[in-house]
This record gives sequence, C-alpha cells and structure tokens, in this order.
Amino acid sequence: MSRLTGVGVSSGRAAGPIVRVAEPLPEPAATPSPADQVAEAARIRPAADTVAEGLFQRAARVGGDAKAVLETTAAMAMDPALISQAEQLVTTRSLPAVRAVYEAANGFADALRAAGGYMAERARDVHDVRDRIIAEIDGVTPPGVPELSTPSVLVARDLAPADTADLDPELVLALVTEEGGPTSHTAILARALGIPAVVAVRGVLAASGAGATVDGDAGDVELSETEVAVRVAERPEHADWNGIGQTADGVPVKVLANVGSATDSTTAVAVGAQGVGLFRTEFCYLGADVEPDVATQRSAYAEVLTPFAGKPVIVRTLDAGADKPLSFLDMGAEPNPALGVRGLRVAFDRPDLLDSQLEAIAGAAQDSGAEVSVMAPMVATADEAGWFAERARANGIDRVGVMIEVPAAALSAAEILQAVDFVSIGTNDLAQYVFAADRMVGALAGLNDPWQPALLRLIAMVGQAGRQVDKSVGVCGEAASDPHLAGVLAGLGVTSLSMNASAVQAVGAALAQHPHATFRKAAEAALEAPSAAAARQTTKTTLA
Ligand SMILES: C=C(OP(=O)(O)O)C(=O)O
Ligand SMILES: [Mg+2]
Repeated sequence: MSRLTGVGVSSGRAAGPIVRVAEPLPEPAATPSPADQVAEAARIRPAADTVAEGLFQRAARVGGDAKAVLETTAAMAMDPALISQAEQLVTTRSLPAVRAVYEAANGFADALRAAGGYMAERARDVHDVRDRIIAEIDGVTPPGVPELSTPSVLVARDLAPADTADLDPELVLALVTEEGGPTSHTAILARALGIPAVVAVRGVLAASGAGATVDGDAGDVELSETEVAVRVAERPEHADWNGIGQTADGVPVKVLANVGSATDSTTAVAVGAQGVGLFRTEFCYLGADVEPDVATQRSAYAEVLTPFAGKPVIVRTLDAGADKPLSFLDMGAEPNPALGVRGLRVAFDRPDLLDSQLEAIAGAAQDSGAEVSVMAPMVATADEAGWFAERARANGIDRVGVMIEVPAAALSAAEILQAVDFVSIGTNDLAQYVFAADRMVGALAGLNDPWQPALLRLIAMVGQAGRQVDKSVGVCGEAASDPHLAGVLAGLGVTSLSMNASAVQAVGAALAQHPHATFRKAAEAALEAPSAAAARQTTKTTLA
C-alpha cells in the first residue's frame, strides 16, 4: 500500500480497480520524406474528417455541456486553417503527414499558450486533436480514455475536455491526474459530474497499483497492489435548478457564465445562465498583426453578446501584455512577466487601444441589446479604478467595474468601490499573487487551491466592503464553479458567481439548498480552518 497526495478538486471518497489512460503519442519523426508529396498530403484531410466524425457521433449520444465540448473538439479537428497548414508543410518541407500535423497543431497551440491565462489552458485541446489525427493516419489506438466495462478509478497524466465530456459517472468511480490544477477542465467537469477527483498527484503515473482509494476532499490517493473493493462516492442529490440564482430563503446570488466566444454564449444560454459575469475579449486580438479596427471588434463582440440580449453581460477589457504578447504591441521583454505590464497597465501607455475597445463594446451593446457593463483586469489601486471608470463613461458605458485579482486591490476594496459600480474577484490570479505561486505550474497547484483560508479571508474583506456600500461583489475565477465553495462565497458576501457553463446547474442547485445564514456559518468555519483541506471538510459537514 502506498499513499500519494495531490489537490482534491471534486468532493467525495471512492475506491476500485485502476484503469490507466493511454499516454500521449511520441513525437513523430520528420523523416523519411515522402516519395509522393501530393499523395502524402492527401492523407491528412480524410483522417481529420474521421476524427471529427467519431467525435460528432459521441456528441450525438450525450446532451448538454458534454455535447458542446465534443462538438467544439470535432470542429477543431476540421479546422480548415489547421488542415491546410499541415498539407502545406508536406508539400513545401517534404514532411511525413504525421509530422506535418504535429508541427501545424503545435503552432496553433503555441499561439494560444502565448495568449496566456484561460487561452493557454485551451492549448491542451489542440494537442488532443493533434494526437487523434496522428493516431488515425498511423492506424494506432488514439490516446485517451479506453471504453470502460466495469466501475473503475481513472489514472491519467491529464484529461482533455473530449476525454472527460462523456465520462459515465456510473463507471468512473474517481479521477486521479498527475498534472492539472484546480482550474483545469478535469476539475471543472469532475465537479459537474459529481465524481471525486484529485489532481497534481506527483508520482502517480510511475507508481504501481491495481486498485486505489481516492479522497477528493483531503486530496489523498491510496494505491494498493491488490484489488480494492468497489466503493461508490455518495453523490449529493441535486434538485433540478429552477434558473433563479438565490439561496433557499430567497437571497439573490446571480449564477452567470464565463464566455470567450459565440459558441460559449449559446452553451451558457442553454444551461440557463442568468447572464455573463466575464466575457474574455482576448480572442479578438489573438494572432492579429495589426490592431483590429473598431468595426471588426464591434461585430466580433456583438456575436458573443447577442445570445444574451436583454440580460446582463460584463465585458472585460483586454487582458494582455507581458506573458500574453500582442504582435502589434511591443512592450519589450520583462524579467517577471506575471508582475509586469499586463491587463489595464497596458492601457496606461496606450490609452488609444483602450478607447477603441470601449467604443467597440458600446457599439456592440447597441447592436446586441445585451445589458452591457465593462470591467478592467489587473487593477491595483483606487486611482487606477477611477481612471478606467472615467474613460469607460466617456465612451458611453455607464456601468463600470474592475476585477479584484491583485492583493492590493482586495485590501483597497472599500476605496475602489467609491470609484466604480461593482467589483468581480478573479480568484485564479488573486490566488497566484497572494501565494506567490505561478498558476501555470502544476507543482504549486496546492497553493493555488481556492479553498486556501488566506484567499478566503481576502474575499471576505471584499465582501464586507461591498456590503457596506451596497454594491455588487462577484467572483469570476474558477472558485465559483465549485458547488460547495459557491455557498461559502455567498456566505462571505459575494452577490454573483460566474463560471464555466458546465458548472451552472450544479452551482444554481447548490445555492438553493440552504438559507443564507447556513452559508454564512459555513463561511465562518472555512475562514478559521487551518488548511484548504480542512476548509473543504468543515464546509462539507456544515452543508451536509
Ligand atoms: C477570472 C480570472 O481571469 P483570467 O483567468 O482570465 O486571468 C481570474 O484571474 O480569476
Ligand atoms: Mg485574471
């Protein structure tokens, strides 16, 4: 028996035999050059079509978010830009088809990674599509979750959205991954499906074991050399959510979605999100060699806003700079990109960039009929918040807020709320800066755990500042997507929660289960907990 520890990201305790998810394929060689380049290039499109077809077939068997995730991955496999770039690599550089797909997909993934934050996490999806197409060309088993016939604990390096989307909670007892963090797709979907999960378990791939006992609250994984009897986690019965974000005694807590594209918006509307708490506008600038003009931005934003006509949408202005470089904006190299000129700081040097974006957002608000507010990322002081609010209002946007994702901003929430109409806490970055722990480094996932009491204490300060002036305090980091933590956040004074669409129903239902006073009690206990695991555990007991 051996015991490993990681970060518990989805609650519950389960046990059973281990099934290991196949590792990614090895890097394909750049040789030998094909004898017939045209014939070699012609192998790519049918393979991509077959992969897409398989994903569409899986999508047809499921509903809701799983369907959307599988359809999005299928669309990525058929992306004409990806395919034609791979075909060109065969004809211009005489690469074997598998190598060409590998290089073309990596180029796309690198662009996403350079965009940083949320976009960087999507690079994983491109690698998934890449490996599926390569496996199809080579006629080998694609990496990913094998077909399960008996209840099992899945052990993987990490899981792609297409792997997790149609996991059957009856057959998957628990998930354990060597990599990934609390904001990874695995974590979000595991919570939505009610499957216990522990991520960032270093050494689990190398460790031997036939069975495992997984504790998704404590983050413990016990490996056993012999078979382990199947134990299914108790799943809380989620009443169907009625679409109104409120506690059992009617205290409103809006349940909103995070979106980055028109597809995200359509999915979010389908699951009943009451609006958008975070629209990441970075996508509009990705890979652009020149700044997109106001008309281009306006129509791109309007597409994302239109599904939410008549509903509240918070549009976040460009969160770029430093580790998210824009090719038309040379900010120079920085020794500490995460602490550099990023988010709103870019606009201090280039206010014209912000003004154009605000003008486009105001136009898109008119075109779409959505009730649009704007907010700025990476704000550190009340002066900065005031500067942004003035510019937004001058551009015709009346409701203005800022993100609280820098510890200084949390400590100055009362002053910041004098300057703006609302704040929204970005727990992904706030955790990174509070713990001085890069959010992209798997080894530090334990510090970036949103249940860390030190992070909760900062959120409580912001909640209290909001209550004092009766202004709204949202959370739009991934913390909001955890149904148990959602109740704690409400108890800390948070008035809206914004999350990945896959979590909307579970969070809405969880809020409706208890009166606000119970969430306050849970929040008080979590604030005093000595560790993230203890905060999770005490909340589970209070909200049982
Ligand atoms: C919501 C957040 O913004 P992003 O993940 O885009 O940095 C956050 O930091 O919590
Ligand atoms: Mg952020």
